[in-house]
Amino acid sequence: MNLALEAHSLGKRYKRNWALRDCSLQVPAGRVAALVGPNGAGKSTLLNLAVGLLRPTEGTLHVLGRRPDGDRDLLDRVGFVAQDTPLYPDFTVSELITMGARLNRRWDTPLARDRMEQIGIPLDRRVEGLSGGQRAQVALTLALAKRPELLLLDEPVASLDPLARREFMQVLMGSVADGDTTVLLSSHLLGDLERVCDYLIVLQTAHVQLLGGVDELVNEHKALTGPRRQRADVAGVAAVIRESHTDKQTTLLVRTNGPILDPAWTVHDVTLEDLVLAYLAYPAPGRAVLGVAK
Ligand SMILES: Nc1ncnc2c1ncn2[C@@H]1O[C@H](COP(=O)(O)OP(=O)(O)OP(=O)(O)O)[C@@H](O)[C@H]1O
Repeated sequence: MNLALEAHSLGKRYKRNWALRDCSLQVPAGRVAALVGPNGAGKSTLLNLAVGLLRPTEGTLHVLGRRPDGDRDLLDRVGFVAQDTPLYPDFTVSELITMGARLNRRWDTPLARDRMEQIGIPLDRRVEGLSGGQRAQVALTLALAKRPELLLLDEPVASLDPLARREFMQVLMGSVADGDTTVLLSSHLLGDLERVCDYLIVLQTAHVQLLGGVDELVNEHKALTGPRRQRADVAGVAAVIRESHTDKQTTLLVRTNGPILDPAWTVHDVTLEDLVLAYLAYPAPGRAVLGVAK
């Protein structure tokens, strides 16, 4: 499999605190991958490691088959928008586009100019005169104009209004539709991710909690409802990820390893959001909770 990003036992420590630990993951080329996790889980750390802004404390990381630290050829092929979308405040939008053209080998000036016009950002406006959302749009446009093989976006739509978010996600989908671009984007907006992402990485307290293709993961997990149960094994259930009870009823979100045929349980499909929320509440990574709890 062609991998855009591959980490083995990757770790990053700040003084005594591990921001990322024992992190092994792959992002296959051509995927649009969601990087999800609570505040402080290590998402920005992973993205900053991927562009060489941070060095690993332990383990290895390969981006487009190469180690990111200081590799300028590699950086030419990677687009990155950091969480705070840093841009030179004194530059006009037009000057930023010109700078992009001078600094990048594969630069698409018409794309940048057309997109600015489409979203109503004047080319002669200085960055310092733009709103937070407009700055985010400019940063995203510059990243797209780079025509990168790998696009890394750290919470790209957090400051956009709902319409702008939807439009940006559509543009993102359009620009990766040829399958030549891999996208890894972190976000807390699960509804947006569900529409565009086909690969999922859930980080929780510096560790990888869940990883895989969205369709496979969604198919593999089910919600079960049935009469309130004592702890018992259910054929077809590999792990219970989340459980809740009322006086009469038990609801489970489970990882399956076969069909669930027990007529005591009603089986429902889950959404990406159900899955992410269940795994974020799941115990520490690797500690599978098997069987049906009381
Ligand atoms: N420069 C730093 N010095 C010390 N600790 C840091 C530094 N940067 C991040 N951390 C710590 O590393 C951990 C991971 O932070 P990171 O920014 O990667 O999380 P995140 O998942 O991106 O969070 P958020 O969703 O809030 O943006 C946190 O505990 C954070 O406090």
